[in-house]
Amino acid sequence: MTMVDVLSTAAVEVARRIRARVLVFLTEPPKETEEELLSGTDLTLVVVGPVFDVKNPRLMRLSIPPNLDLESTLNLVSAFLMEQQLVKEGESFVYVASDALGVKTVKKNLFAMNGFFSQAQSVVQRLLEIAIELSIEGREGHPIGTLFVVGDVKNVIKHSHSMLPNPFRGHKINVLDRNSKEIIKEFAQLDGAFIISSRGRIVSAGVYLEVDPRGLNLRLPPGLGTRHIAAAGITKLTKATAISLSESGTIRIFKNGMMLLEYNPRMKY
Ligand SMILES: Nc1ncnc2c1ncn2[C@@H]1O[C@H](COP(=O)(O)OP(=O)(O)OP(=O)(O)O)[C@@H](O)[C@H]1O
Repeated sequence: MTMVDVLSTAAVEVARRIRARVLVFLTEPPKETEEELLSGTDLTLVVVGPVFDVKNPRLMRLSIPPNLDLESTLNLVSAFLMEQQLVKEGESFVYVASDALGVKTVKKNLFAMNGFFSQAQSVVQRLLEIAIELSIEGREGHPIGTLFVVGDVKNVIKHSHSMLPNPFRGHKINVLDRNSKEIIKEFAQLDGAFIISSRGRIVSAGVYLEVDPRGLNLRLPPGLGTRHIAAAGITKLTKATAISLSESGTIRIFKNGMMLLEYNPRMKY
C-alpha cells in the first residue's frame, strides 16, 4: 500500500465524519479510490492536474498553476469549488497531497467568475504563478505592482506606446520557459505593462496602455486606480487577457472588460 492509498482511505473517512461533500486530490488518486468513491459515497472528487475537464460532474479535473505553495493552491481550489457551487462559504473540503491529509474551510472573500478555470490557458496560469510569487516576495524588500497583457498583440500594440526602449527587442524570451522567471520579476519593477503573445513570448515591457475608460462600460469594483482601469480597458478594446498585480498584493485577471479573478496571496482566507 502506498502513502497515497493510506491517506485516501483516511480522507474518505474524515470526509464522512465531517460531512464534507468534496474530496480534493493534489496528487494523482489511486484508481480504486476513484471507483470506490463514485460507487460507494456521494462525494465529488476533484483532482488538481494539468487538464481541465468537467465531463463527469462527480470526478473533475482542475487545472491551476502547478508550482504554487500549498496555501495558494488551496485558496484557488476554494475559489473553483465556490464558482462551481460545490461548497458554500463556511463549508469544508478534505484534501490529499502526496504526503499530507487536511481539511480546508472555505471563506467568502476570494472572487472567481464562472468559467475562469476552464478558460485559463497555460500562459495565463504561468503569469498567475509569477504574480503570486511577486505578491508574496516583493522585490528587494519592497512590494511591487505590475501588469501583464496576454494575446491579441497586434491590437494591444495599437492601443499602447513604449515608455522606454524595449528591453525584450531581439530576445526570444518565453514565460513558459522556467529560466525566464527571474528576468520577468526583475523587469516587473519597470513602470508600465508587459505585452506577451498568446504563446508566451514577451514582446515588450515598459509599455503604456492608452485606454480611455469613457464609453467602455467597464464594471469594476470601486476604488481601483489607473493600472486596473488600463488592465480592464485593454481587454475590452482587444481580445487580450490582463493579469494585474497591485502594490497591495492583490492579483486580478480581466477579460472582455470584466474581472474574472481577484486574489491576494498575502491575505489569510
Ligand atoms: N495606462 C497604463 N498603462 C500601463 N501602466 C500603467 C497605466 N496606468 C498606470 N500604470 C502603472 O500603474 C502604476 C500605478 O498607478 P496607480 O497607482 O494609478 O494604479 P492602481 O490601479 O491604483 O495600482 P496599485 O493598486 O498598484 O496602486 C503606475 O506607476 C504605472 O506603472
